Amino acid sequence: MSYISVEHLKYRYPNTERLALNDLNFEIEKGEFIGIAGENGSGRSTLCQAFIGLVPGFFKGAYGGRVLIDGTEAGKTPVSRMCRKVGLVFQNPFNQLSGAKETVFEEIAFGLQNFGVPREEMTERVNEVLGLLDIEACRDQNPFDLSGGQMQRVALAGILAMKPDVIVLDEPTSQLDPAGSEEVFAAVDRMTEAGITIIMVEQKLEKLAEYCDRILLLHEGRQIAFDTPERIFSRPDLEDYGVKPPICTRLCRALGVKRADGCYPASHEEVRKLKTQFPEESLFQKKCVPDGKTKGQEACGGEVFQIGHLNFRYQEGTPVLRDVTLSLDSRSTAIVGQNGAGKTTLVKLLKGLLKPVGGSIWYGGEDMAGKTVAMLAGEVGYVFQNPDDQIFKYHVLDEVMFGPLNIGMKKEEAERHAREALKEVGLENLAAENPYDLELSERKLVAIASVLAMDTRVLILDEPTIAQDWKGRQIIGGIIQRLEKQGRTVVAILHDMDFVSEYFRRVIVMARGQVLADGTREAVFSRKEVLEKARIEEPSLMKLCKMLGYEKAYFQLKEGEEV
Ligand SMILES: Nc1ncnc2c1ncn2[C@@H]1O[C@H](COP(=O)(O)OP(=O)(O)OP(=O)(O)O)[C@@H](O)[C@H]1O
Repeated sequence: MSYISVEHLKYRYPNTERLALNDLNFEIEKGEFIGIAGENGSGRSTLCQAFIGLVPGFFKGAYGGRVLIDGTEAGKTPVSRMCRKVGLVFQNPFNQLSGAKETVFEEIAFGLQNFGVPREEMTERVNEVLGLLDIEACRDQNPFDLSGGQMQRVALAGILAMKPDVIVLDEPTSQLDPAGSEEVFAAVDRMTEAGITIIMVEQKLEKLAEYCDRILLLHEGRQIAFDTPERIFSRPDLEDYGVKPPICTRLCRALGVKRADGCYPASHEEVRKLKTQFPEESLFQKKCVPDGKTKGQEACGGEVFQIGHLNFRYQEGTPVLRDVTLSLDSRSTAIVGQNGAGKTTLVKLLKGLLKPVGGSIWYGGEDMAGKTVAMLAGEVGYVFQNPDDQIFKYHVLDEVMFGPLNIGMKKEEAERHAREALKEVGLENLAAENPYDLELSERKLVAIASVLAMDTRVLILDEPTIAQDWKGRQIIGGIIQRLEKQGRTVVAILHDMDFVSEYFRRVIVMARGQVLADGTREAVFSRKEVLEKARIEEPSLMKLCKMLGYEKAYFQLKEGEEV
């Protein structure tokens, strides 16, 4: 019998009609690295909860079939016992933190303390994961004073320190800088060598393909396939299930480059092996939007923000922003860079939620020092990194209407704006729902809609693509393009370089509280030393083309029939 076996697993949440999991059947061997792919709502997070028994133990509802882990039946074993065997890293790291501990060190040690691990061993294990996830510097900080990415690392560290036999990770790298994300994949992959089984939900399909043994493809709670990454991503019907193959698979499909078994490559390594099959650059160019001449270096629409010698710190002696000088106009602008670089801090200053310690910020020709958050509310919209920091109403429509009402719109007008915004993010059918009953991806879209409904001149999006599938990313990309066309200013913080290269005209790179680079995607992504310092990477297509020896930089693939 296999180490993990899932037999006829069915599950329905209380007070719902649809099966969230519908007759799943598969087996996993000890030490395998399994990826789970599917669109939002396909059952991925529910399945993660079923491995540890939270489904049905905590959520209740109707449950059938069984999940056996090394002979223990997850659905019938108390979660307190299951968690000795299975560690679950939640989708939203905020939900993972205990709230009972005042330092990062104590937070990571919390689980080990509960297991009664001796003090010396506990300290050793905590130090080990602090190093592994590069958060030693945060050791004495309060977990709730961390940046989003640092918090995600702490949540992950708490589970890795417990060394369970099975680690289930629900989008564990969504808020990590690209280098950090790579480190997490490599670290959990190393754990499989010690016989630890890894099950990971991820939107980064290229990384899944690189590291996973097999991928489980879910759609509407049903199991569509459980197979190797190449076979899954070569399926002609993949997009019918709301999943877009990774860029390297799409590139190979567009150029008709196949492996000996007839599948398209799914990882950069595979592409490298088939390098000789790729066409010359002149032929390849037919498949790509030509490089280079992206309009955008020049400023446009006049200055919106003028930031001069800006300094900020939360605590005496720990500078967070250091002498930042920038101006922002109506070009769509992505701010990228390492976790903890000060990106969120910078945009909170632009929104007026924080006040500079030194230097100045001018908005629309006026010094912001004299403005309150209320005065700026109708001008500058800000979507928080964690939607749960923003949402507070019990109905989606009320939540989205709150902003418009707050800036003085009449009820009918506010409702019209709110419904239009909900339609734009694809949630018009959820207007009467309680936002807390929605998935994280939907809550993020509610938060975006509630700011869109205010029709502000500036829209600041803090990591808008967190938890979004391909469809969600397209919706958000479309909003960015629409606002830019209308001459609005969109500023977004992002860790997804493919999304950045597809939708943003200007890229600002930050590291350690400073701006390292500022320019078009071509200019910024060609500066290797900047990418390294800021722990970011080139967009996938650009990296692939370089590997294939093409001279120019390409950022977008024209898809369709093969060459
Ligand atoms: N409320 C706070 N109190 C003390 N320090 C804080 C607080 N919020 C953030 N910090 C620290 O300020 C630094 C910058 O954090 P910020 O959230 O601006 O980074 P970021 O670039 O947005 O990171 P990420 O990519 O991880 O979201 C980090 O070192 C963080 O630990």
